[in-house]
Amino acid sequence: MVDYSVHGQVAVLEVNNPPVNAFSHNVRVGLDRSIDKAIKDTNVKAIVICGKGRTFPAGADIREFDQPHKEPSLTLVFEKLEKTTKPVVAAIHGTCLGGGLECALFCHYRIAQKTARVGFPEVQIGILPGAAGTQRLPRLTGLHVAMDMITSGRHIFAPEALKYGIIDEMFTGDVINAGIKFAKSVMNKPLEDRCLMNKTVKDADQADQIADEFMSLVKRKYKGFEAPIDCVKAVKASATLPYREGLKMESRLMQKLLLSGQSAAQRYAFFSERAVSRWKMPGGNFQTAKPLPIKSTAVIGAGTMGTGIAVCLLNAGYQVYLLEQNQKFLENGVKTIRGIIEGSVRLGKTPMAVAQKAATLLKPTMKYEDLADVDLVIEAVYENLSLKREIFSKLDKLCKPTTLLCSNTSSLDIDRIGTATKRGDKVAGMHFFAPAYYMRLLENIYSTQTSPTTAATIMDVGRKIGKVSVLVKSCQGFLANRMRGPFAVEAYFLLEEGSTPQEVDSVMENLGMPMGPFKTGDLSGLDIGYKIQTELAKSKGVELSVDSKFLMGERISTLTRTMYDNGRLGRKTGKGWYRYEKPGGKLATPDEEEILERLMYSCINEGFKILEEGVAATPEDIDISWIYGFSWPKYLGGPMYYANRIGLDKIYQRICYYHENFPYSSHWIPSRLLLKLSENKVPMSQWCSGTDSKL
Ligand SMILES: CCCCCCCC/C=C\C/C=C/C(=O)SCCNC(=O)CCNC(=O)[C@H](O)C(C)(C)COP(=O)(O)OP(=O)(O)OC[C@H]1O[C@@H](n2cnc3c(N)ncnc32)[C@H](O)[C@@H]1OP(=O)(O)O
Repeated sequence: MVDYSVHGQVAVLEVNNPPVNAFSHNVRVGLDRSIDKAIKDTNVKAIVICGKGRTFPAGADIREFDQPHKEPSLTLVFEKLEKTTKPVVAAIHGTCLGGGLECALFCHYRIAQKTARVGFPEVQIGILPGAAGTQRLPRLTGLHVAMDMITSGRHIFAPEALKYGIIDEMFTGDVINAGIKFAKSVMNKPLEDRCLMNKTVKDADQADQIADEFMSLVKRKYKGFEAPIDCVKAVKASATLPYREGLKMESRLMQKLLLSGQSAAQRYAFFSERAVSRWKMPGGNFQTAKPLPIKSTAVIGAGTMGTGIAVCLLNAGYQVYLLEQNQKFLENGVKTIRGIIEGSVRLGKTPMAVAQKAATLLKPTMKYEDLADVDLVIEAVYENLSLKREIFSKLDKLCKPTTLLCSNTSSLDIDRIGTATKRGDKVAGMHFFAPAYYMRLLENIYSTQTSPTTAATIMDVGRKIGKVSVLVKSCQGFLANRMRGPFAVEAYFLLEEGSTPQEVDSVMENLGMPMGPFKTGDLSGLDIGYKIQTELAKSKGVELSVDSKFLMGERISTLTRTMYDNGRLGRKTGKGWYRYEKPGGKLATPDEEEILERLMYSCINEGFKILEEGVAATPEDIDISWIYGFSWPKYLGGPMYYANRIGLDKIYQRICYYHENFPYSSHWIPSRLLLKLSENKVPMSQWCSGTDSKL
């Protein structure tokens, strides 16, 4: 777990625990023994700590947080480093994160490869840097930088770390050689001044002011999350309390956070995000299918979605043909793309070099023939099946035989789009969420004809453009919108029964969603729901009228049509739900519990049906889709995780209750899978893909 070698007078301790050299129990034991050995060896005059393979240790082993803690603790091991009279050098490459950075902060010196990243991402899994990180980083950087890094969890590259004094030097080339060379250069220098516990925090006199500033920032920016608040408290203690007292405070807050439900949910989300990349579908999976190489791409449609998708592809270095049918739309699209990329450069989110390259990769065109040789086409025109089939048929005839043809449709059947071509195996859905350049979720959809190679390729493209991708089977609405359907419909019904948009929104916002369904509707545009409803009716051969309350025996809301007819389309027309006059309802206003249950339990029920039908392979696919597609708060772990927390039997009973009361809404027909799991009291660890997180 720790490889020990001596090079002249320098002992090298190389942590060897692939893939990320996490400090699991065995590593702590190994490091502890290696430190003792190096200290005892009178020939050794200096010590280098580094990581084998791709990285310096990337932190404590998160999987161990659910198990009883085993000694030695990280702090106990690290303290030996600071106490020794031999200089200790952390030679950093890859990602030096969390407990890894804490280890480096106990060393007397830190050097890093130029491309290395350092950071304290603990806040993202609902805890804080609990091996003295909150007390030691401020002693190096001052409170302001430490507060920023610890409350945001952001990683910084070596040049920025050098600027803040977190590292002493940057190097290029081999880690061990650089570590030994540096260790030799500091071999006989005094060490007192290199021990962080002896230092004071330079801006300690501004502790109150800085802590207040960050407290109000984190309360606003990370509303509902507990860890950022405790991070501020712990970092402030580095300036207001003696070192040992600060450590005690850090430890108390850490224990509290570790035991909180939020941290367990955030750790579940961490592993789920990785689990969804291990996709499977009939005939193949992430291990058996290999992605095809994709270099050039095309996006059809330069509207909001098309331009957003083009930005994602351009930023990742793909050539993009942007196709529109008329010159004005095309010019507007190009202007929008430039605007988004320039804005991102101004905010420091996109490096100038990437933006400059993107400009050369964009090829606006009005000719379909220009798309003949591209490797991947993503169609992003409006939701109309005949139009999409027409486009796919045209593309099929003119594109080279290997070109993959994908649709950004949010609801239309991929099988019916695929049958417009003679290459159904190369047709799939790539459903982006608005704004496409910002939202992290990419919902990839396979039809009955899509090949595993096509699925592997679009999952790979998703990864390369920085999305969290899930793979699901085609069905009405796919995973995300199908599950969101009952949520939206119930919200409308609640209004018809006397609730206000503000009441419904505030219940969901209190749960932790950044916006309730009506504010979200105003943002996305209320015409979308109307068009989906009309298309659905059309596909069933039904003409809806202004007061249609049923579609094929299923209750529908008249409000969708009312809003549309009145031009209340949301933010884009300046009026939507938030300038809507409350219709005079006769029913009593439902209480908050009913709002929450009707919105959440209806879509949780749909989630179980999605699992039952194999549309999504695992609950993690569903939870990750909600986290990254609908900004579901990570600290609740996703709706399926949330359901498990509440208890499947309670959820099942309430679903039965609503089914009895609302027999015309098929989304209340209880899922058979939910019944089976709740009846048999099956723990979630047995119906998820198997994160080790406590479930
Ligand atoms: C009462 C109990 C008392 C307990 C006392 C505990 C005291 C704790 C003391 C100290 C606090 C210190 C806390 C920490 O250090 S928390 C961990 C901080 N570090 C992180 O959060 C880093 C998380 N990892 C990442 O961000 C990335 O993995 C990466 C940037 C390091 C590498 O990214 P990439 O190359 O994209 O690889 P993957 O993300 O796919 O990861 C590969 C593989 O490795 C698993 N993994 C990654 N990090 C960890 C980890 N820290 N612990 C365990 N496993 C980790 C990851 O899950 C992947 O595996 P897979 O899920 O099987 O695919």
